[in-house]
Amino acid sequence: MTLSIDRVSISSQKQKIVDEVSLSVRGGEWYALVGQSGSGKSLLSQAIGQMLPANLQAEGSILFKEQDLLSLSSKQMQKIRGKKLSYIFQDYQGSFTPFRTISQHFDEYMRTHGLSSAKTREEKALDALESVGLDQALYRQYPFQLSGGQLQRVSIAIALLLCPDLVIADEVTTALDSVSGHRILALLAKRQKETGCAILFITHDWRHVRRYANRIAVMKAGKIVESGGKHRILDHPRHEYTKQLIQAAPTLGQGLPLGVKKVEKT
Ligand SMILES: Nc1ncnc2c1ncn2[C@@H]1O[C@H](COP(=O)(O)OP(=O)(O)OP(=O)(O)O)[C@@H](O)[C@H]1O
Repeated sequence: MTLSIDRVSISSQKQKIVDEVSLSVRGGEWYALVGQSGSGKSLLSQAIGQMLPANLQAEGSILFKEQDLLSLSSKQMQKIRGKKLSYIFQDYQGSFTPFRTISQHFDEYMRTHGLSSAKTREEKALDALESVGLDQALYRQYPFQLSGGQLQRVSIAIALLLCPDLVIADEVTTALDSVSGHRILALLAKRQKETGCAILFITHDWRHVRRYANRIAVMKAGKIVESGGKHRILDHPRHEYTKQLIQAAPTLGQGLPLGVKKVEKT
């Protein structure tokens, strides 16, 4: 097992936001976490890398390759984050510093993780750009010179650069148009095959779940209401909330969200 989350709760001073959630991600699988907005998916994923906002506390256990991440110091966690466990975010713009070139982003990432030879760092970065279908000419450019899709490709290249065991992908297609979004996921799937990493994939889009996930967990109001293999969940959902979500996905279920009337074509 790559990741075992066991009875993890996340709370602020005022309230419990994530309530005793358990799930496990196996080596090399694509695990989708779906559910209503505000159900706690992003916070749960942030807790894995000790990236929660300072006002929130996590308790329970998060075993990653047999190490309890919640018990690590921030220095120990820094060594794991980026190297064995990496993130790709929806807000790819925010992942880049505007006045640093793409090469400087790659370079800093690798220096942080101890690759001391400048030549090796450059070779690795250029290979990584190629692996995500980008022209090596982009290496010397600034983030603003790249399109959203290109930047998200660079994010994937960086996230997978050091062959992590787990990649956490949080709504990575939301800021892209639908064609670019599909291309990005096809690319992520290709890179997953090549590197063998597991992916924890947070999404609202059931089309992506159907196409890529192996297993699914459905979250509602801070709890997992149902989890299981993709086909079991999609074809035989047990929980009323899962049924509603699938029904509400126009390309998967038969109809529109409950209470939404069909518009007749004129
Ligand atoms: N720093 C914080 N302090 C207090 N509450 C917070 C904080 N950050 C997020 N929340 C609340 O926690 C809840 C869960 O947020 P989270 O971002 O994990 O939801 P989500 O399921 O990822 O939603 P979405 O699908 O819209 O991204 C939300 O109600 C959010 O407002």
